[in-house]
Amino acid sequence: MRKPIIAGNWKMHKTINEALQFIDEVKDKIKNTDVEAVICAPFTMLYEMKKATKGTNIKIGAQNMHFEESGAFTGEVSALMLKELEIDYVIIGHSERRQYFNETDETVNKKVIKALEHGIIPIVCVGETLQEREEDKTKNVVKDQVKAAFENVSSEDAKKVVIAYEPIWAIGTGKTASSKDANDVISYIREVIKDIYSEDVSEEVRIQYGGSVKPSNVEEIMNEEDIDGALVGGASLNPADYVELVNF
Ligand SMILES: O=C(CO)COP(=O)(O)O
Repeated sequence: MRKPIIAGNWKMHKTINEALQFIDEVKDKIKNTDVEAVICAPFTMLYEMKKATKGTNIKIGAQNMHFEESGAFTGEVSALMLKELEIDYVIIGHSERRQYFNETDETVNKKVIKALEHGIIPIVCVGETLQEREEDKTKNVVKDQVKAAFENVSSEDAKKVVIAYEPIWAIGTGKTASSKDANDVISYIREVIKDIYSEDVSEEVRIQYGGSVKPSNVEEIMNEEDIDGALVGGASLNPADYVELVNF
């Protein structure tokens, strides 16, 4: 059985004080959930958030990292630095990073390998643009992204990876893929993984849906057979909504 995983992606929002207040507000309200509850926050607040979530069931993730161990990469943060903070997850290849920060399938793959090397679970984002969807290219696009992400990743490591299928046209737009459409693409992603490894691996990899997930649609999405979780932007910033999402 794959454990459901609901992760907030705070993007470039909140100060340390706001983050600590958020944790204070949600921690007791989600303590009985069977869902893995994650918050992926900006680098500056990770240390304080790790301290504040000690003894709770909230896991903390970063939103990016560099693929090199260390070096002359001004402004970057390494996997080792995240590991030092005991960070559990790291989002890799979010579409905003692919669009604005030159993230490519190749850098995504290098980051996935480096994160796994340090015991941090990558949440790998894939998804098509509106144009690609309209041209019926969705499956080809996600297939290429998934295959590239898993290149040179052992089957043992592959089982730990989380994939987030986030159609770009559904991010922050209020538009969601229908839960059936999302499940269709996600079950296809599982087939792609099965092709790379064996059935065994594809049955263990957790695959989330992302794109305008909110308390009112999370249950329908989570009821789909192949969808194991959600990666949530906007709605995860609000403590009451986050609690509802995790307790869907
Ligand atoms: O990009 C997303 C999560 O990574 C989705 O963002 P929204 O939930 O705001 O659409």
